[in-house]
Amino acid sequence: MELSVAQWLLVVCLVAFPLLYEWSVSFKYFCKMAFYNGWILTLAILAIPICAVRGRNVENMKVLQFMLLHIKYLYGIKIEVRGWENFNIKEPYVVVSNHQSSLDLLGMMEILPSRCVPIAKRELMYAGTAGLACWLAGVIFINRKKTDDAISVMTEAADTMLKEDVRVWVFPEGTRNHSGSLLPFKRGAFHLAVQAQVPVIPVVMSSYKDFYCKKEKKFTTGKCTVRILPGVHTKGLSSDDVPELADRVRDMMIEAFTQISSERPGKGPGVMH
Ligand SMILES: CCCCCCCCCCCCCCCC(=O)SCCNC(=O)CCNC(=O)[C@H](O)C(C)(C)COP(=O)(O)OP(=O)(O)OC[C@H]1O[C@@H](n2cnc3c(N)ncnc32)[C@H](O)[C@@H]1OP(=O)(O)O
Ligand SMILES: CCCCCCCC/C=C\CCCCCCCC(=O)OC[C@@H](O)COP(=O)(O)O
Repeated sequence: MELSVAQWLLVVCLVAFPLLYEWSVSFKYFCKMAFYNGWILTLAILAIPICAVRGRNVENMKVLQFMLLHIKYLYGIKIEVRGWENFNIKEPYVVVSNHQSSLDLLGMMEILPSRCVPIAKRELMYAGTAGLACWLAGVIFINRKKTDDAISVMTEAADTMLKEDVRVWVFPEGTRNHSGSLLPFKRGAFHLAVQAQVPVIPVVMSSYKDFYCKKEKKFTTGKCTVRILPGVHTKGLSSDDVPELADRVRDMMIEAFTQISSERPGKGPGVMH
């Protein structure tokens, strides 16, 4: 049987792809990241009609959570959660967590409390199907380049939290950070908690450096510990107390990050890129 050029090309690709995938760490990294983004965009196509039935509604966050929970199995990432009891608060609260990479979505979905929406950069709204799914789930979008606009969106969020019994999840570093520690915190999350007079609950995800490193283009299977810390109360605090509150929470989170990232001998938080 004669093979056409196209068939030969197909055979070469089918042989070359798995070989490259196994031999080249960076090829594997690119494939895994491309699949991660592509799979989320595809899942969003399924999520959109389900969410659209309810319209823009924070309850739709459950749909996204349910659809994303299996991804950790696809990637062989074990997630251990500690401190569940700290989420046992009926009133609304502000969750603040460290932000290493878009993989944080996995840890977030593992523990996302009910009626809890993340604050995200406005650019995510334009990320195709994922952006639309986020909008339908009530994700709060802010324009980081326009501080005044971002502040007014967050002030409105303080009102919504109380009126509609909504929790908010903020990445107070304001951007992804692979440095092996935590960046200085933006103050918005803490103003939000003080304005609404609700607790701040810090969540810390351990360093991914054992299994994921953007600079080295490494992405293997691995384990991540997520720790939910005790809530920090804000009753009676005013905006003058925000800098101290933000510093105190950041110190707690750095301590927890260092501890959970260095639990196995010889595995300190190190520097991740
Ligand atoms: C199945 C399908 C699935 C599909 C797919 C699903 C995915 C479903 C999950 C999505 C998950 C997304 C995850 C995204 C993750 C990110 O997008 S991270 C990026 C966005 N997040 C953030 O930026 C964090 C929040 N940012 C802030 O809080 C910042 O403070 C602000 C509000 C943007 C302002 O930024 P800034 O001007 O750079 O910084 P900052 O120094 O904090 O503030 C300036 C001044 O304003 C004051 N200020 C700040 N906020 C306030 C306030 N609210 N009131 C009064 N004063 C304030 C500050 O105190 C400061 O004044 P001083 O203290 O210096 O006098
Ligand atoms: C037709 C348009 C196609 C657009 C394709 C866009 C591909 C995006 C695909 C899937 C979206 C996955 C959603 C992951 C959510 C994680 C959010 C995230 O990690 O955002 C980064 C942000 O925190 C900080 O950004 P910077 O570090 O400041 O930068």
